[in-house]
This record gives sequence, structure tokens and C-alpha cells, in this order.
Amino acid sequence: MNRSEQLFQDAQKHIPGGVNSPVRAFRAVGGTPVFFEKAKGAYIYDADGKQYVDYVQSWGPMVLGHAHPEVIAAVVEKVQHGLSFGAPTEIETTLADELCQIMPGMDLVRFVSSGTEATMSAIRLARGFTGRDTIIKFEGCYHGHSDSLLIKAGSGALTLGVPSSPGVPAALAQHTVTLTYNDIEGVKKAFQEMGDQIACVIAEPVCGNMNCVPPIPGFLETLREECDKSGALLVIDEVMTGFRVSLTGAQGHYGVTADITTLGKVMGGGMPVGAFGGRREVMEHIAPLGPVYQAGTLSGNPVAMAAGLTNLRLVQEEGFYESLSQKTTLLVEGLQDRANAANIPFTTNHVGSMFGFFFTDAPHITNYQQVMDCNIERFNKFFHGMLQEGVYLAPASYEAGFMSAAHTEKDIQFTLDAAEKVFSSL
Ligand SMILES: N[C@H](C=O)CCC(=O)O
Repeated sequence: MNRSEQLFQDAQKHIPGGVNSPVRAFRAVGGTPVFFEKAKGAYIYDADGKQYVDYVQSWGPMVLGHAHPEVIAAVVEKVQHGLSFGAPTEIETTLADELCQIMPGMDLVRFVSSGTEATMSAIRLARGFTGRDTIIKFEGCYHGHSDSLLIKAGSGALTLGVPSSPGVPAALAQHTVTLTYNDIEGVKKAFQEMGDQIACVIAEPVCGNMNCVPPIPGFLETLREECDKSGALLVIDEVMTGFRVSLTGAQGHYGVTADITTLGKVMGGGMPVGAFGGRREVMEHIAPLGPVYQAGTLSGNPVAMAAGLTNLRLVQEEGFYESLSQKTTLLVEGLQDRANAANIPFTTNHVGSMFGFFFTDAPHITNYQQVMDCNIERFNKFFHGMLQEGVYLAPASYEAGFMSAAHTEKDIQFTLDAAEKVFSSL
């Protein structure tokens, strides 16, 4: 028994399933989850000391790579002055100013402690602002695990066969309408039928919780137009894409601006942080300015703010996103070449430093059903083969991969050599 297996056995004694978030349990790919001990730059090290090139990057936040010295220094400096005050601190204003300067359409922003809190609060705000209850989400998009949003959800909810979880009251679920991602006509039809009841549409602008599925041309624009016509709000969930696909997120990349944007992951630099922000007129409905209640003891935590602020300053260095995109292109094109050479039906998607690959005959993957129709058994074999070779990919065929600034061309070449070997064994 290796150390991960031992640790997993021990963990199951008092932690449900031995993990504190279901995707970590390797249920999708089978086998025992790897327990990790440390990470630096592009590498992560398991409990037995084995090194892996890491494309999970803590599910997205570590865009600079793990344990960036400047982020660590900022955290260490801040920690010495106390961990939490439950009262305002100057650094919250500094980070809020920075976010509002960078993110399209963001006049005011509220910090929370996770992406789930950000999307949950954004939905409440949209309902409070419009006085309507119905929300539209898309099949396979995952916006955290709050009740209204855990309906036909992606990510770990897919593995466990609970994309609509027991425990979500039917009376609440009936207010969530789920449509097909990238189905422009479906969106128009829904608005024709019930436009005056819709509080908001919430969407991942690049869906990273059903692998990596970008919007087709016109999809995000249609959401914007239909919301404008009907008085609904557009909530763009940039928890994954914010400061990831470009400095200005997917909204800057695709030129569509939300009424409310949700953020997390990269903006927290690896600390538990989320945020939701948007137009002043909408955000002024949040307490204490308005009647929509939202709160948090640890919200705006100074240590987390220090990590986030340092992260955001570093990603603004000249050429940062161009270099990330180039490396991601090199990786996905290299994977495609090697799959072709091994006669494995395969295709890839990528936007900036987010990527996905699919074992399929389909030339393009644009929606949830196509993702579900991919050869999952082959993915699982590929995943375990790559793990064996020292490459850590997301342990599920429907989760996106991430490149970081710390990955070098040598790491990418190492990954492609491993892939060549594994493809030929499939
Ligand atoms: N896809 C999820 C986050 O974006 C994976 C993280 C988790 O559920 O623990």
C-alpha cells in the first residue's frame, strides 16, 4: 500500500468519502485519490514524494503556478498582523478599486469567501432587483452548490449522478429553467414564452465544468440582447474564466458585458475568496445600501485580499496572457498530433489558458450532450496512464485543464512525450 492509499483509508474514518469536495475522490476515473503534500510552480508532489506536471492547478486559481514567491511573501507579511478582524480594512478597498478598474461593467463589488457564495448572492440580488423568481441556467454549467443552481449541474455533480441533487426542494427547483448551452434558438424561445418572469440568466461564458466548451459566435450576444429586451439581468459567472482567459476575463475576450459578474479562483491567488459585482444601480440593492441581505464573518479577509491583490498585479505584466495562450496552443496541438498519429479519435478546445480534450469522432464539441457522448472509458485509461508518467490531469473527463505561467516548454514537451506513450497503449 502506498502512502496515498494509506492516507485515503485513514481519511474515510471521519471525513465522508475521505474527501472535502467530491471531485477529489477519483470516482469518475476510478482508483484511489492521490494525496498531495506540496507544490511549487508547475509541479505538485504526492505523499510519496513523486513529482507531477500539474494541469489542475487547484482547479484554476494558480495561474502564476504554485507558491509564487511574491504571493507567499504578501501572505506571510499580512499574517503577522492578525488573521481576521470582522471589520473593514484598507486592503479590501485597494482590491475593490483594482477589480472595478479591470472588469468590464463593474462599478461596485462585494467580497465573499467562495465562488458558491458569489453565485448564490448574485442570484438573490437579481431576484431582489427584478422582483421575479425564475432563473435560466444551462445544462452542464456548474455555479457552485447552492440550491437554485444545483439543477442539471456539471462538475462533480455529474460523477455522482446527482446533477439535480436530493435535498433541493422541488418548490425551489421549479424556478430554475435549464436550457442547452450554445442553443441560441432555445434561448430565444424561452424568452418568448416567459421573458417577463425571468430574473436572470446565469452562464459560464466558457463552460469549464463540462470539460472546456466555448460559446459559439452569437450565443453570449443573444443572452445579452434577450435580457435587455425583457428586463432580466445577465449574470456572467467568471469564477473560472476571470483573469484566466484574459485579463478582462471572458467578457473582455468576447466583448459582452454582464449586469452582475461573479469571480473567485484566480482573484484569490489560492486563498478562499469570491466576489460579485456589477452596475451601480443593481449593486445598490445589496445591504446595507438596499434590502437584499448578504453577509459573511470572513468576507474580505485581509490575508486572502493580500494574496488576491498580489496575484492581480502580477498577471498585469506585459505579455502575460499572450505567453499563456501560446503555451496552451502548443500543448493542445501537440496532443492532437500525437492522438492522430496513434489513430485515436480525438479533438480539443481551448480559450486562453483553459483547455479541454475529448475522445470523440465529433470535429467540434459545443454542448453537454456531446461531452457526455465522448469515450469516457478511454479518457480514464489516458488519465491513469498520464498519472503514471508524472502528469496530473483533472480526474474527470468533464473538467477543464489549466496552464500556468510557471509551465515551461520543457514541461510541455515532457507532457507530450508521456501522451505519445499513453496514446499508443490505449
Ligand atoms: N469544477 C469544480 C470547480 O470549479 C471543481 C472543484 C470542486 O468541486 O472541488
